[in-house]
Amino acid sequence: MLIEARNISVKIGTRTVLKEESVTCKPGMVTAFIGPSGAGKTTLLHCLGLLLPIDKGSIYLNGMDITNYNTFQRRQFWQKHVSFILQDYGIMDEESVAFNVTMKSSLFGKRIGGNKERLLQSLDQTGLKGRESELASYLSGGEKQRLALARAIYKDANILLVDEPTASLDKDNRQLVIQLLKKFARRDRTVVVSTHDAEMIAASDVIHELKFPT
Ligand SMILES: Nc1ncnc2c1ncn2[C@@H]1O[C@H](COP(=O)(O)OP(=O)(O)OP(=O)(O)O)[C@@H](O)[C@H]1O
Repeated sequence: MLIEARNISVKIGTRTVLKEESVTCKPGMVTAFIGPSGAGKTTLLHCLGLLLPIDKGSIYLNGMDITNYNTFQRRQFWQKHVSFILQDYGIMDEESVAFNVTMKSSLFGKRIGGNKERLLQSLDQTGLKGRESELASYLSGGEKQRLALARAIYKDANILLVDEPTASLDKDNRQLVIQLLKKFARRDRTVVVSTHDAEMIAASDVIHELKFPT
C-alpha cells in the first residue's frame, strides 16, 4: 500500500518538530528516513502510522486521506494494515516468545495459539528457532528486536514501520535483519525505517533526508 505524508507540520509543546514535510512510501520498497538526531525521523514514522496527531497537512493511504480517521478507523488501520517495531520493540516480557509472535494463546493461555507453522517459520527466519516456549524477559535486547520482527513477519501486514531496525544488533544480525526487511518489501509490502546505520541506508531503495526545521 502507498502511504504518504503531504506537507505535514508537527509541533510538540512550543517546538516545531516537522515543518511541511512530504514523503511518499511505496510498496515493494524500503524507504529510509535519515538525518541528524532530533531531526524528526521517529516523529514522521509515528505520523505515518497515525500514532501522533499532526497540526497541518495530511496522511494518505493509497491516495485516500486518512488524517482524520476516528478511533475505530485508526484501530482498524492498525489491525489490518500496519506492523510497528518501535523503540521499546513492544515486547511483553512476562509472556512467551511464541505469544509475542502470534499474540494469541489457546484456552487458559496454556498452549501456543495461532498458526503454528507460520510461527515456526517466522522464528526460524529471525534466528529464534526452538525458543518459542521461553519467557521473552530472558531475551537480550537484540533478540527482542528480532522477536518484534518475527511478529511483523507473522502478521504479514501491508505496511511495516520500523524505528532503528538495526540499532542494538551485531554485524551478523544487522545483515540478517536488513535482508529480512528487503525480502519483506519485495513481496509488495511497504517498509519504512528510521536509521543512522550506513548498511541499512545502503540497502534501502529510497532515502528521505530530514533536516531541522528552520
Ligand atoms: N513526546 C515528546 N515530548 C517532547 N519533545 C519531543 C517528544 N517527542 C519528540 N520530541 C522532540 O522532537 C524532536 C524530534 O524527535 P525524533 O525522535 O523524531 O527525532 P529523531 O530524528 O528520530 O532522532 P534520533 O535519531 O535521535 O532517534 C526532538 O527534538 C525531540 O526532543
